[in-house]
Amino acid sequence: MSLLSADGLVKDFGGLRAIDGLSVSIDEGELVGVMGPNGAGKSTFFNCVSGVIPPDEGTVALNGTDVTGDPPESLAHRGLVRTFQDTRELETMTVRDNVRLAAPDQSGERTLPALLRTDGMRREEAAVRERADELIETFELDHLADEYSSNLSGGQRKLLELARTLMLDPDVLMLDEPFAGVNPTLTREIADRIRDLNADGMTVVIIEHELETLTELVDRLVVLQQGRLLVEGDPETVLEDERVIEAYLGGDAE
Ligand SMILES: Nc1ncnc2c1ncn2[C@@H]1O[C@H](COP(=O)(O)OP(=O)(O)OP(=O)(O)O)[C@@H](O)[C@H]1O
Repeated sequence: MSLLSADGLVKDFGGLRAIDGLSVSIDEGELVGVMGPNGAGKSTFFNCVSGVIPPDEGTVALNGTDVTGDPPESLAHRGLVRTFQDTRELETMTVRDNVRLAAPDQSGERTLPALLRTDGMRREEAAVRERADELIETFELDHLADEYSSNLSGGQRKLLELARTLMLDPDVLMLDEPFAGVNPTLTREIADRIRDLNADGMTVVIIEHELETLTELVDRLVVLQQGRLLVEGDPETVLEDERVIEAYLGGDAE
């Protein structure tokens, strides 16, 4: 049984059909790349699967449960989280606070005055601090932990976004253009971290325009065109497929 499956998804924006009967299935532990020319429907597919927008037709199942149209917070509880093309960290906070704050809030008790906190709450807060520090170290952001996020480069923000996402301890991680605007050194670093997460058992789905990095990284490529599945398979075969070459030459791919 697949871990994540989208079946017959359709999404219209006014008269435009952004997703047109798209079915994609992802197995546990897979590292899958989603590619396609501009406007092919990649982000809309991610948005429908991750609950950002509901599909007009079709279903999304996670671990065999129908989660179609469920909001992102509910999907995060079930183990599916995604990042966005534009990073969402709070610029007026330090890197460390940004990572800590990404932890799922346990019934809002963090807003209670210190004297009212129970031992359990204190332990939980300590665990959040520890996990945040671990992730900051793993992502080699330690030297920037007390910097405001606004001082980070584009690539460092992507690393911060990944660290924040991992505070939610996902089983399925959906990454929307994790290498966009990132220099080659940080691109390699982010790719290595993604590889490590997948080696530890996390299922990862990545939209990316930077095809060289993507094809080196993933086990399987899914190519979309005009809201439909064009081709899927192992990266080498897919990239040599005439239909894919034509889609990219015909479209205005980056
Ligand atoms: N909120 C929206 N309202 C109207 N049209 C939209 C909306 N979101 C996407 N579209 C349109 O749907 C189509 C698919 O867009 P989508 O962003 O999913 O493609 P994409 O493959 O992610 O493209 P890109 O590579 O440029 O990010 C495009 O024609 C786009 O203009």
